[in-house]
Amino acid sequence: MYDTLIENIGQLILPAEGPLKGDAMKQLEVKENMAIAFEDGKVAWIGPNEEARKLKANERVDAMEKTVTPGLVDPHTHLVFGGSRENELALKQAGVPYLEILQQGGGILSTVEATRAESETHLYEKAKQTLEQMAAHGVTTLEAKSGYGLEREAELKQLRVVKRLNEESLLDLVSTFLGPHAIPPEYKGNEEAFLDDMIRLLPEISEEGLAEFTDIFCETGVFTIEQSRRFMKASQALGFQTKIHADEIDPLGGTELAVSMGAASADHLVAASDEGIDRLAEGDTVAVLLPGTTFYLGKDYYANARKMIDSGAAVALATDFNPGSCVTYNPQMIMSLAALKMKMTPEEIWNSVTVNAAHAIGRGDVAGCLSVGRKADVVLWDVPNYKYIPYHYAANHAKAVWKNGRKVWERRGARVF
Ligand SMILES: O=C(O)CC1=NCN=C1
Ligand SMILES: [Zn+2]
Repeated sequence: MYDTLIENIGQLILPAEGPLKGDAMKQLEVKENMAIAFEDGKVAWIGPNEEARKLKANERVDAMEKTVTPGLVDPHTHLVFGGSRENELALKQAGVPYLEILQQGGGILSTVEATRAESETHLYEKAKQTLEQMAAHGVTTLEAKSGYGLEREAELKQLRVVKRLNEESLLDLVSTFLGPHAIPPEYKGNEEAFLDDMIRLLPEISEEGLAEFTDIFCETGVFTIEQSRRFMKASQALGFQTKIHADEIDPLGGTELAVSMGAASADHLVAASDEGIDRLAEGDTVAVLLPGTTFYLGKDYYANARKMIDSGAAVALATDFNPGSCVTYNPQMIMSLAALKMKMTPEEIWNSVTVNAAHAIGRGDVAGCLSVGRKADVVLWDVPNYKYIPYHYAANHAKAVWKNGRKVWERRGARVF
């Protein structure tokens, strides 16, 4: 007797084990007229729909010929923060560059002020509501960064919120320490001393189990290549895996640095050089692309996903959900931007929001794929096929979402008739 049986599935999407690089990203197993069963939180059976009729289950779900996929993985979010930055929209509309807003003490630094002032409980309650929205959009595993504290207590506060959310919610969260996210006003002109202070936090963060990854914003006016290298080396020496916000706005060469350091991922890469893209193909660093940020900042040049995939890199997609440069937690919108602005195919897109996204946060063995024995992290979409979501943008197509076999979201129809 299975716990749950989803039958009459029009298309069941089964990404291959990854990480998928280059041409392998073009492959996507799509099985028609299928069924899938869960037991004790795991996938227990996958088979043709006509065989499902003979099976017994406590809960039978009629997929009504719609599409079923693995739960989405969001490998790059700034989930925990205080305040909001809608007041910056007018500056952006007036064409004030992102880095200029930051230099003026706004941007990240205004979120830092709000986050330092917010209690851990309020940060938790706010992030909890966001988590519920993410699940409602099909996300079952996600990464969550600190980076709005820029000093010991506030950084630990954010990381403790992520740890508590991971322990208390049904979703799986992966924690990243992004202490070097910006230079706080009190360290202006004294970046090296600030970086020393952030490095000094690493042993405590490791001992308290507050993060698996570290991350640094390698960008003009923030941290240089050499400072990023120093921080990544110190992180790896203490057993952290590393990530880097690289080549988001200026081509500093963060992509090349990420590959040379064996980083788990290099994120943004809008300004990645041809050399950097070639290096991605050689290494295991996953290129995490964030087209929502490019869209939101009003840029007309997106990361060159086509060249990255065609050169043999492993590409993943993420929302970059944050209060200033990408205020969305809807990965489905990111899938549409990947299609419309980066010319990624539906097969590449689905691999980028499942298996490759899972590998970018060290969860390739437990998230992003569906097979017997794996977690029953599953989404039933109200769409006829896997190509439909990138095509129909800005909506939420999730009809039901299961995490470890437990239903965490079910869309109730509107009452307009
Ligand atoms: O602006 C923010 O709050 C998030 C961000 N960090 C680096 N790029 C964007
Ligand atoms: Zn980011």
